[in-house]
Amino acid sequence: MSDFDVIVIGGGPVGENAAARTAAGGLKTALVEAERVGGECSYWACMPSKALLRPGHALAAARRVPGVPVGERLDPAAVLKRRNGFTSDWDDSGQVGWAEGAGLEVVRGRGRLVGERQVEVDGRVLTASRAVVVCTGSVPRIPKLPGLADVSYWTSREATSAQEVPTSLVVLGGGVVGVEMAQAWARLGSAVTLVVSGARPLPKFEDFAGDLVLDGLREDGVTVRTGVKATGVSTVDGDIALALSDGTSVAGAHLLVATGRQPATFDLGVEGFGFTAGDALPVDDTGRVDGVDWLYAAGDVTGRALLTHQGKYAARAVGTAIVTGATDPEPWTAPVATADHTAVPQVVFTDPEVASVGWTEAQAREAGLDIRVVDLDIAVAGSSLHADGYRGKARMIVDERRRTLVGVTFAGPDTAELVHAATIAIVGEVTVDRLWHAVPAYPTISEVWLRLLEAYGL
Ligand SMILES: Cc1cc2nc3c(=O)[nH]c(=O)nc-3n(C[C@H](O)[C@H](O)[C@H](O)COP(=O)(O)OP(=O)(O)OC[C@H]3O[C@@H](n4cnc5c(N)ncnc54)[C@H](O)[C@@H]3O)c2cc1C
Ligand SMILES: NC(=O)c1ccc[n+]([C@@H]2O[C@H](COP(=O)([O-])OP(=O)(O)OC[C@H]3O[C@@H](n4cnc5c(N)ncnc54)[C@H](O)[C@@H]3O)[C@@H](O)[C@H]2O)c1
Repeated sequence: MSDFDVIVIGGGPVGENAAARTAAGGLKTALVEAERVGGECSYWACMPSKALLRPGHALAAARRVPGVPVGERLDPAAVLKRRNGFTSDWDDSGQVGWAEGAGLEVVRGRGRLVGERQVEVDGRVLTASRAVVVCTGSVPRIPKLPGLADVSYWTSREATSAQEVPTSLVVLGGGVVGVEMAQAWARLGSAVTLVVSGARPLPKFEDFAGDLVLDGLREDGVTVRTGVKATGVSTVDGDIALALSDGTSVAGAHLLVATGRQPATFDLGVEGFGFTAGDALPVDDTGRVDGVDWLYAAGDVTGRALLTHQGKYAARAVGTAIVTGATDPEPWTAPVATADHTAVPQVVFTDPEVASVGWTEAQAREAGLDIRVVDLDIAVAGSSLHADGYRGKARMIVDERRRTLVGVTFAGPDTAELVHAATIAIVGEVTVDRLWHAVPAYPTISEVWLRLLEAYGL
């Protein structure tokens, strides 16, 4: 007799969703969590980072509209207090209560795969009759830099949970974590230097988006060093100094290493099933791990899309696949995460925001599609009403054969909410000819859709 039908290892947003889905399907489900139920996202990633960014954006937005009385600067104590509220002061009892209310048995401890359908948690072996689901997330990827191990550097955990504004901060890495945290702390009063190896930050996005974010960071007083690599780390007069490939160096009271993340498959027993610790678990679109019919995985640990919403989508597919026993379902059905391949939305919550879905121009060309790229400044009545001097850009990529969209990027203040329309257009495979009839309300920033279609030639 097994202890459970389903054991989920990792109680982040993805594990919570997979477990809630199997429990709702009538399966006895355990949720094994080593630290806090709610995972990285709730305590050291999405929630606290956005709570740190939002007040600075509100202040900047108010400054762009004459007649709104605004103060000179943010009140850091109030901002940090509000951020602490969003993490429940790093107390997960609320989320444990939610999990128990959803019918889950929360098991505290580190889970490890020790045999077929067997998970050891702190010396106790639990068995699952149906499936084990790995949702252990990811951990920071730390580069091998001489001297780095000898200093007390920050990762995203310290950058999102610090209780004081650092006097100065060096940020290594111009990905999403790097730009968001550079701007958040700069707007809270820190002297921030961002070190980026390419010509601009956000290399995974369209170039114009990285350029606009670069301008935004510089306007906030962030020193951005582009085109340089870090070569070593040392301590100078109590500060941490980063030596750079052009022979110069930068220093700050703290160093944030934001150079990417890697799947949390260490000390998990994956080697016993033919996988390598530190590598992603390879899964099919139902989340089933390659070659192991009772083992599933979802979220960051699969390396598919390191985003909370996409991980939760995969978790809903996994949960449905386990409950229904679907093994080879059709694409675009509930047990399949089909959208992972073509329609992943993401928002970079800087000011200006970057909101994108689907493929970049480079990705679409690499896929061999016959595409047409439509570029526009966001300059409609809605944007000029929204803010004086509004600056933004939009790109729409059309698959010329099917006359459907395969990628859209918006960059500009408050463009985040525009992206879901683009996601629906891509997932729904709506042709540009039909999209023409989706009339944007006047005067909203969404009117840029009309201008994009006109520029396409409709
Ligand atoms: C600074 C930052 C900001 C971000 N902002 C956003 C954002 O705004 N929007 C967005 O979509 N994404 C954002 N992300 C990405 C997002 O945080 C991740 O995609 C998301 O947390 C992945 O969820 P997950 O459940 O797969 O993993 P996690 O949230 O990492 O949760 C995994 C859980 O598994 C537990 N665990 C690990 N190993 C074991 C084990 N052996 N036994 C038991 N438990 C274990 C961990 O303790 C953890 O609680 C951000 C990331 C960072 C770093
Ligand atoms: N708003 C959001 O949705 C949000 C926010 C934060 C993080 N995330 C997700 O979390 C994941 C991790 O974010 P991240 O910013 O850590 O990773 P990332 O992969 O987005 O960026 C890491 C950056 O570091 C650079 N880099 C790598 N090694 C380097 C080195 N030795 N020196 C200098 N630069 C180096 C890379 O070129 C890259 O630009 C991302 O996939 C992202 O999607 C999402």
